Amino acid sequence: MDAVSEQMNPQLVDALRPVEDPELHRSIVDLGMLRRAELGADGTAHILVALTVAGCPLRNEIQNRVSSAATEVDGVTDVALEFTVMTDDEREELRKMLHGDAASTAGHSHAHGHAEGRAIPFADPGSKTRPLLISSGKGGVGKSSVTTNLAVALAQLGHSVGVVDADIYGYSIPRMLGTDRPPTVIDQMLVPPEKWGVRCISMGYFAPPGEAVIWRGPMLHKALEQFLTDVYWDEPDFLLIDMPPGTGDIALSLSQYLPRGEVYVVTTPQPAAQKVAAMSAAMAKKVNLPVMGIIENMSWFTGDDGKQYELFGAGGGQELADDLGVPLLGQLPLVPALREGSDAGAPITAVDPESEAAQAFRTMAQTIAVDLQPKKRFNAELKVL
Ligand SMILES: Nc1ncnc2c1ncn2[C@@H]1O[C@H](COP(=O)(O)OP(=O)(O)OP(=O)(O)O)[C@@H](O)[C@H]1O
Repeated sequence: MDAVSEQMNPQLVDALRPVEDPELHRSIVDLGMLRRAELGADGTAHILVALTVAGCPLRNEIQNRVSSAATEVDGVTDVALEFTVMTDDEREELRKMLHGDAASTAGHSHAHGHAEGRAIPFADPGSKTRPLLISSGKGGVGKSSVTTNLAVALAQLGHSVGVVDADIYGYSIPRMLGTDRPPTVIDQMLVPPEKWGVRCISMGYFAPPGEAVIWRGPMLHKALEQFLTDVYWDEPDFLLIDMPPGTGDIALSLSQYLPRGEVYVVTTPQPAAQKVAAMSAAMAKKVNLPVMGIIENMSWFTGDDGKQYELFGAGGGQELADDLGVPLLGQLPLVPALREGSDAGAPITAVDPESEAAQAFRTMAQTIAVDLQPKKRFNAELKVL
């Protein structure tokens, strides 16, 4: 879908080709967004860009990117940039180009497909995405904070990262990440908002503000399935799932949708919490997903005197890890800045990368990305000749 016509100024088009749509991460030329690029005799570049949707929240960003790229071209003294909006047909074309046709993937791949929709891409054995299911036995242990900061830490290591906020009873990821803007909808394809290099989709975007939503079982499963199929994730390296607290049948659905999922259990250090967390590990086992590691949160508080106070006891994370025969990936301190950052949409990993907590998140991200990388399966039929 390259809408570059012959009347376009080739130098301008070349200069604008590297300009990417900030949400779709593709060249605006390849996306068919560049509609006119002419250079007037007076040195004015006349540019027309078609936005994907009316009221595009990133219009200013696109304007800045296009203007500064056009200004670089020899002979351009001024840029006259205008916007139009794609038609429904053009949006449909764009969606097909980026996301394929639902009918073409429904129900006939190894992936979990269903009659009327598209197959879940992450269930495909060829998918490069590692789904990381972040779970905890009960609420309030910091599961969402860990999901958010771990996602940012993975992005800082250069990985492409998405987060699915499946914690329908306490969807907090948009607030913690600072992605309050709802997804852009292009012909029923949801383009997730992005911040700190992390894309995010949440039940929170679809719940009326201030109203508690009662999610009935089937609705919940449908919503979750749509988060995996109708969202333009663009094959991220990691897809983190903030699981609802407790055990429950969401885990069962997710294990079907994400058969290659890896479970990471967040716990606090006291033995009672560890018992509850062990239940979520038992659930993972029941649905055949491997627990890959334990993350201990709120392990200690460092006082003004420099001493570490173990407010919630000690050793719970290590004990659980030993019981399950998996590594304790890290221990996170209790720090007010972590909570403040979460409340303000400024994750500590992003805004204070040298802090003790941020460093711990970075180490965990590295361990997950490198040491816990799934091993390539040995195929006995392959022989080296
Ligand atoms: N290490 C920490 N230091 C300070 N505050 C923390 C820490 N971890 C989490 N918190 C705070 O504790 C509260 C609960 O954390 P969070 O929402 O991440 O937990 P959760 O397990 O996801 O809970 P829920 O399931 O209820 O959403 C939040 O206010 C968060 O900012």
